[in-house]
Amino acid sequence: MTDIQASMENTLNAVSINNHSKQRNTIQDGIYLVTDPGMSMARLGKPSHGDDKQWHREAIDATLDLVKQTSEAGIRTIQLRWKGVDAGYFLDLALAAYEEAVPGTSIIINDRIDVFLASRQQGADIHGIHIGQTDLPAPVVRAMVGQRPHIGWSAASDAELEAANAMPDVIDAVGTGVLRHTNTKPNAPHAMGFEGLERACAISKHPLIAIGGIVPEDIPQLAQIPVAAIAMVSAIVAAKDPAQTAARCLQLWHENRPRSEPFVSICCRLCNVNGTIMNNQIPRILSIAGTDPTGGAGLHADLKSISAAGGFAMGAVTAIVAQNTNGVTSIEMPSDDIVTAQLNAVSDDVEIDGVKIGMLGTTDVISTVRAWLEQHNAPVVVLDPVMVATSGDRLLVPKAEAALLDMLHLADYITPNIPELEVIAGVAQGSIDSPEAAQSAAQRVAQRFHVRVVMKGGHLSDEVLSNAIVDESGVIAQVTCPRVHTSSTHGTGCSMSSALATRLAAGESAQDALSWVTSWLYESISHGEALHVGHGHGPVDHMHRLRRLASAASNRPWPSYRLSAEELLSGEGDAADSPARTNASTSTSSPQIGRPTKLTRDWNTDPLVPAAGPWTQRLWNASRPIVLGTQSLPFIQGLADGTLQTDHFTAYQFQDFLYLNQYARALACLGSRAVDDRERAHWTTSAAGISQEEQSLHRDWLSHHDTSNIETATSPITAGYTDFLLARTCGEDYLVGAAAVLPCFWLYAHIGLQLVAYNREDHPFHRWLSTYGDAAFTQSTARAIAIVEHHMETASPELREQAARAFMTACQWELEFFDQTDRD
Ligand SMILES: Nc1ncnc2c1ncn2[C@@H]1O[C@H](COP(=O)(O)OP(=O)(O)O)[C@@H](O)[C@H]1O
Ligand SMILES: Cc1ncc(COP(=O)(O)O)c(N)n1
Ligand SMILES: [Mg+2]
Repeated sequence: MTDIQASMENTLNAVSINNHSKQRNTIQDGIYLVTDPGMSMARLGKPSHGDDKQWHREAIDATLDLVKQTSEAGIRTIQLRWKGVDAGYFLDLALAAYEEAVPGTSIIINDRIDVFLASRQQGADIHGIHIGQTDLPAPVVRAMVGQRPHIGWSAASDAELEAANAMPDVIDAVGTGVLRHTNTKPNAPHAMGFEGLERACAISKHPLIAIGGIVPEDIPQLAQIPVAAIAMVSAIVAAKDPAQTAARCLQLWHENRPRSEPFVSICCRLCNVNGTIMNNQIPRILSIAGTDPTGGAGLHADLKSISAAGGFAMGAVTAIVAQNTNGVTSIEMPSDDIVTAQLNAVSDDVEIDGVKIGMLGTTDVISTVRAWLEQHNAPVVVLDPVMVATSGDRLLVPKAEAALLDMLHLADYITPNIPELEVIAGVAQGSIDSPEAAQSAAQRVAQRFHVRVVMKGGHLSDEVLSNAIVDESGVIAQVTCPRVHTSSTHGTGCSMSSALATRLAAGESAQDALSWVTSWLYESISHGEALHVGHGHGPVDHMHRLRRLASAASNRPWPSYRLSAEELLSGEGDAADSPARTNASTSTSSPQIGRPTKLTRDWNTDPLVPAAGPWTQRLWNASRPIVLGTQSLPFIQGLADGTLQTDHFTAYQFQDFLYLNQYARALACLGSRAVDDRERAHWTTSAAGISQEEQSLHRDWLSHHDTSNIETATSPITAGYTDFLLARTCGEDYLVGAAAVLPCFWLYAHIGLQLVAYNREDHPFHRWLSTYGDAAFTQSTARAIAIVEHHMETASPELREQAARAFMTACQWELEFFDQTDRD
């Protein structure tokens, strides 16, 4: 820091409020109003009596009135600009404007750092200052005002924008323009137009405020350009009704600005409909269906499925059904009037993007729903021709079958199960017994009813279940999934049809929608039993994927960070862990919040490569919940039973390849710091082994599989894990580094040895699983465990705790690493 900066900072620290805070004032998006009492003065004209003071007072009053009215109209950022005026007048204006504006309005002072500092000294929390190219240099201003105030800087040319980029810590926003030539600034730069603004956005690393000759009619186009705010001067200040004009400008901004990115991208990320939700609109889906008080089927399942698929769920009841997982006990049908009134209540008020129709029950309800459907053109209609429940109970009176068939053509898609397909196709019960037979029946139905038929394989017996969409010309989309051996299939048809309606309404293609729904339902069915709901055909866990993704996206500290030193390292160091602790920690550290998944085979949480003594046994005991969570991951279970999608495994391979590059560096770094020759040899040999052998397996896999659909850049999880390892191995005590790299040996070997048990000649990942039993890797793991044990013995309690934390954190990274590619 220069002397001048230092001395200014010292003097001004006393007067700048909150400048100790590192947090910067940010700019609020939207319309940014620039007021100028000089304009009022010109308009008012110098009073004939020549009273200068009075003239300034009137201009201040007019400006304050403007500040009050426009902030009440919703303007959130107001800049006070008053060129060439004496400091006293400007200070009066700033203090009064701060009082007059609606609380929360950001007041920004143009040019005058003296006025800015003086008003803050007087207790006005002025938001920031805006300076031009010929004002004091921005770094000097930053030194004068301290860390917190917002600094805006004018930059028009490419060179000026680049200069702003070079001051990332000094400047918070850049004012750029002019859009058009303007009279408010006589020496304004050359008009840059919309293209110029677009170009400026591409160059600038700062939020941009567009300024210069902007009128309300420009806002729709400007809102499409990624500027943070639009500065308006005369268009509002000189308007007949500034408040009304301000409100109109804000309305134009909100109507035309694409929905704020974070919200939409979070929704899209969770539901993986990125790029397919049209116009950033969450699809509004209406389910018209019967109820299930146990929440597994009907309307209740639809609401969950629509939500899980990324839509906003609405529902109209067509039948009140007393049912549970054992069957239906009673059904009451609502009057036609109340069915119609429910449907109208929705369509009178809400724009509907998609409709799912489920149980209709009787001819009366069918004709009521049909009449409504004929009058309301929903973009997507999926009709599930519900006839008989999974429990075997009839949900459609036999004489209503004809009426149901008579309305199929009103749907875009129908989703019959195999027995329903037989009824619709008019073939004998039990005659459709293969996917091929189902497809040809579906095609005939499509031709007869002019509707796309979703052919569902749940009722067939193939181990690999096939779902397809068939139109008049044949199969247009197809996807397979492994059959889950479970009785938890209550409501699968309802769930499928409503999720499908949602994905189609979001704009997905038939193929993409069918793929998403099938894999989501597969995960939901796989985890249905773990819900422990009912004693018959249990429901599916609709929210499983959403909970898993929410947990992966959570920014809450990992549970392992909350463990005390005692919890990390206490205990006898024997293999038996307290069950109470395992359960308690599992509920939060495992990605499936709630009960851990029931594993398809008995997976062991005792280490298959044994601990080398009491210290490493304690480390393992502390990490047991993470071991259990890792073993339960859909990725690991899918790798075991071969159901993992090849694309997901390939994406994992890519990340693993990138990971190993850095992991080898971490091991080499640890080697360079080992005092003991054999330890050094161990780490460096492992590093060399990775570079030479392991990665060639990855290369081999990647060269034989399609990588066009997968992400090939380093993922945040891969980067986070490797940065963590490099920081521990290069920058912390040797033991901490060794404990950090240990889970990649130990937890990986433990999981790998259990995966080997699933290997068979025809396993889809046969070659890969064969590598997991590798004796050399098991030996090398045992050696790494022994090194950590040896150094734990002699370490201080503080160092042991640090090492245990590094170990636990790396275990959690292992879990996240396995989980990362199985997400859509
Ligand atoms: N055992 C299962 N394993 C995997 N997926 C299944 C299973 N049972 C049903 N599904 C999924 O649920 C969908 C609907 O199930 P299905 O039994 O065919 O219809 P419904 O529930 O209407 O009788 C199937 O297309 C399939 O995607
Ligand atoms: C109200 C209602 N609608 C539909 C079903 C069909 O259930 P599934 O999806 O298991 O065939 C159901 N059991 N209850
Ligand atoms: Mg069923």
